[in-house]
Amino acid sequence: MTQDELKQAVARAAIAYVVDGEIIGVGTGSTANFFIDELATIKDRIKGTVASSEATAARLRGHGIAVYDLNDVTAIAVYIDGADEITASGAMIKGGGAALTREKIVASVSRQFVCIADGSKLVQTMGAFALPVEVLPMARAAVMRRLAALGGQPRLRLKPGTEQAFITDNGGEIIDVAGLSITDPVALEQEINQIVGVIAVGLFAQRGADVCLLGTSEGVKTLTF
Ligand SMILES: O=C[C@H](O)[C@H](O)[C@H](O)COP(=O)(O)O
Repeated sequence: MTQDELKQAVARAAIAYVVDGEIIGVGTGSTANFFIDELATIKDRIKGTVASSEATAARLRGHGIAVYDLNDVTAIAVYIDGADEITASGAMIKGGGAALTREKIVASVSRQFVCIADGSKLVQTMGAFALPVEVLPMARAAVMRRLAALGGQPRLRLKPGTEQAFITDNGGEIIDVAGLSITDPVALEQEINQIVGVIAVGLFAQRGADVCLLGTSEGVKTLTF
């Protein structure tokens, strides 16, 4: 199976976690896009969605699926999203698609977090994927010095094909930190959260996944945490 076929398989399997009549939190990225396309086939069963990015909101609306502002919603039954890396205990690196802050917010108010990922995302120790950190632009250099002091190699994410900083949906910039071996994800998440100027770090460990649907050549494996 190709990686896209594995992503499609987990996206389809995630439909079983959608709660009828409820609001569904929807993630961002290529795997989440497959999920959105699957969700469209049962859109009449749900009340609507909360999106974790402008791109996701546009794709949902393109399918005629209602998208609510988080401020108008009191509960989200389940949040379904991909990951860049996930461990056997459900901690994740996210933010390869720059949506980490809104993803974290929507996940934090959701009753259940279902991660959908192809098998290549399961790792023993996170950090081979550079850790995304969203920052306020004026704090960029100061935060980069602090991240370097933690042992990483921070690099400002650029708009593809340019020398200009990539700007997120929130007006922030992304620093990708390579070279970290993340042995204590909860402690590192707390430490980076405390750096002034950081909007959010793409470590989802304090609130990790509850379930991971992992696409493998033997089928979709369900990991629960
Ligand atoms: O900001 C993006 C998100 O955290 C994505 O969920 C993550 O990057 C995984 O994306 P993909 O499903 O495209 O591998």
